[in-house]
Amino acid sequence: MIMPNETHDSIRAVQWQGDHLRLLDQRRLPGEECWIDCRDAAQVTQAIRDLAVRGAPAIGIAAAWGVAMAAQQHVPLEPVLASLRATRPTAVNLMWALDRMKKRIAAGADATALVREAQAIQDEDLAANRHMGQFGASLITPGSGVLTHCNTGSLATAGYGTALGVIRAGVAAGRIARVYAGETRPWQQGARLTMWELVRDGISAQLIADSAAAHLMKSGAVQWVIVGADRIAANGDTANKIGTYQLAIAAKYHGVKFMVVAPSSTVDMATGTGEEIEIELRDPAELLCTAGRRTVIEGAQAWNPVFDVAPAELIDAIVTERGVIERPNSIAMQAMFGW
Ligand SMILES: CSC[C@@H](O)[C@H](O)C(=O)COP(=O)(O)O
Repeated sequence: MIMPNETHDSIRAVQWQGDHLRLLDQRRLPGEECWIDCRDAAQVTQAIRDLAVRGAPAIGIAAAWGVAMAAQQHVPLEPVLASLRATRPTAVNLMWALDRMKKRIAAGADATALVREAQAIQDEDLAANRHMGQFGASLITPGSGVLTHCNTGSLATAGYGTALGVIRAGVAAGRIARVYAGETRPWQQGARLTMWELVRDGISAQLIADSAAAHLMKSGAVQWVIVGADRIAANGDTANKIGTYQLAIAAKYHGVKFMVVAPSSTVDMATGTGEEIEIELRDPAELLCTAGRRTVIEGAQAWNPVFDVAPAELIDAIVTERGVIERPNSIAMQAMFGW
């Protein structure tokens, strides 16, 4: 049985400093722990676009702080909202947080009130993660092995994490006996960030190449695949980091259960199905280069979609802070998230 040490969840990658935003630069991990001080909304916008801060809830929180900072600096807010919104298209937490700030602005909120709103968005995310940890862990039979994908921990959220929060809670409760993390090509959030968080927590885990996942499932070592989400459509279809779809297919084939863990800010009831979710395409250089060095022959091209959609029929459970939806579909989603 793996035993965690006492240092769970000590990372806070998005930190408001009263007049500016401090971000742990995730591009430099695990080699270096560097902090970026964003002193205006344009710097926050750039940090989101360039993946210095990443993960669906974390980018929503950072964007909210960008708006609050602009208000403190008496900057016109409409262009700030628009440029933050245009940074990344798939994770709906970004639009959700900006819409929440916009509503407060429309209601006449001043800079102090907008700072309070951004703080509330951050605090609520942390609280949601702790609830999801308990809900998700309760689904796991003691002695199970789990496989996760991408990074969904403290770095990607206000703290504790979504899928990684369930793993933290499941390990602490003695339910999880084995943890595996896929490396998550091309950016390697699993290898560089998830393993960093797990090692810091003293949770023993094994990294696998993304291409080893089906073989791992066949071995019987994992009973659950546990992932986060960037957008959950009204029928339960879930957009998440590229590679999630093939994990869901392989899990179904091998009788391994598939859990999606995300706060309700990731649920987009205005988007009917996964077909309507815009998938972010990023620079082919992320595939053609490794650590800034070209590793593929000059002249070669690449296609680099960074999210995909796992259809609801391949998902056994969607866990949010409101509770668990087993075998998600439109009716169950409407009952929990309809308005
Ligand atoms: C906790 S956010 C959901 C994650 O699984 C996820 O896909 C993610 O970290 C987002 O990817 P990224 O492109 O690094 O911002």
